[in-house]
Amino acid sequence: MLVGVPKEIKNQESRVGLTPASVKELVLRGHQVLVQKNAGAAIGLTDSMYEGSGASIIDTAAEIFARAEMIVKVKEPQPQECAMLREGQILYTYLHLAPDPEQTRALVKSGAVCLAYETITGANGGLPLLAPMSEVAGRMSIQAGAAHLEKSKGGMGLLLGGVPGVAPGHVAIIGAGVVGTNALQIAVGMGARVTVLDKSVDRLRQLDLVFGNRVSTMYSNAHTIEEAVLDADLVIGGVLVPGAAAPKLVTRDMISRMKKGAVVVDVAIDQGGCFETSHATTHEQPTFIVDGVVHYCVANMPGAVARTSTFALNNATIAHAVALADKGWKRALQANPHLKNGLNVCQGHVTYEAVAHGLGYPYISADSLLA
Ligand SMILES: NC(=O)C1=CN([C@@H]2O[C@H](COP(=O)(O)OP(=O)(O)OC[C@H]3O[C@@H](n4cnc5c(N)ncnc54)[C@H](O)[C@@H]3O)[C@@H](O)[C@H]2O)C=CC1
Ligand SMILES: CC(=O)C(=O)O
Ligand SMILES: [Mg+2]
Repeated sequence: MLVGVPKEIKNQESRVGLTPASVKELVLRGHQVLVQKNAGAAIGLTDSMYEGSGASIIDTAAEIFARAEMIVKVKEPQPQECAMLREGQILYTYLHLAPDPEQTRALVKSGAVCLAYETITGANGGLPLLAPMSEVAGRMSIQAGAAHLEKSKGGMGLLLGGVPGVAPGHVAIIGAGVVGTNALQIAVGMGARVTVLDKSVDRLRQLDLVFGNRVSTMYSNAHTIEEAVLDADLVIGGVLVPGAAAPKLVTRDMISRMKKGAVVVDVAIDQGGCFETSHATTHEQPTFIVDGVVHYCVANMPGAVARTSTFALNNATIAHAVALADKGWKRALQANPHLKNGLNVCQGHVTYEAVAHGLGYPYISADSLLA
């Protein structure tokens, strides 16, 4: 198969869809890979490294989109990229369609076969192609939160871990999945007081076993969320209902009653966000203030540590990329129900139920297109 890797064009996004090592995996199996000039240069993955792995370097994204049978990316295609997709072409990347009607419309119109990393499931449960970036974003969320508690960044002027004789800050983490657990690890490591909330008591039970009395676990409902948020100096939003828009768990009213100079980090912003006051921001301008509360809502947090993130992402994406290239999309999806769960839009149809229902499209099952 002819596989194409364009350079990412989202704001401050230096990750790249395939590393030179991943290119080599495909080339060794007889596939051809086109990589856009300087696609990995910002993170030290030079064109000559890609050539050494057997890729051809191509000047423009337009040529890659025109020639490749499968496009491998990181972030959701931007409008000019959607316009270059064509009927039957495979797009393998993060999509986050539920909060994004414009992108969904463009992908439906393209006729392309669009697989979303974030809805591909794993044999042992979970979302293994989302997990590595959730690990990165969860860890970063505490770094970002701690930095924005500083006075110069709009925060209340609080050192998260405190010092001897002065109490540490209180971090409330909503959602105890991959983001939440990684945030928890760093917050505990920094010496903060931590409360974690989830709807899954099993998940809270596991965390209680690991972290013991270094964290407080709470069953998540409107009452406990309000209690935790109003007492917190830093709130991390890390909830997910797979494929669907995030539930708005923290209301505008709660935000207005939080401590002035507190910080919220809405990691779930790529699915629309779980704070009513959130809107997506960029690494260039990561925050805004509502009612004295600093909001950090960057939708591609791992892009800031693009080198670590690219390698971590490739570890999770390469096996399915190889299967898609070896077998073509129909046979690859027929052979693997977990990969099939990644199909969000296909040949003009919305094939992911939560996206179809959320955005008002008829839902067409992947199976009906694979028959
Ligand atoms: N902004 C960014 O750069 C990034 C954003 N993300 C996003 O972070 C979000 C979380 O991802 P993961 O941790 O991997 O998901 P996950 O599936 O591992 O965890 C989500 C957790 O939310 C819990 N949850 C669902 N509804 C809840 C409620 N009402 N109250 C409390 N908890 C609830 C679930 O029980 C689950 O434990 C996703 O939207 C993901 O796309 C991930 C990576 C980067
Ligand atoms: C998951 C995601 O949105 C990201 O890595 O940017
Ligand atoms: Mg988007």
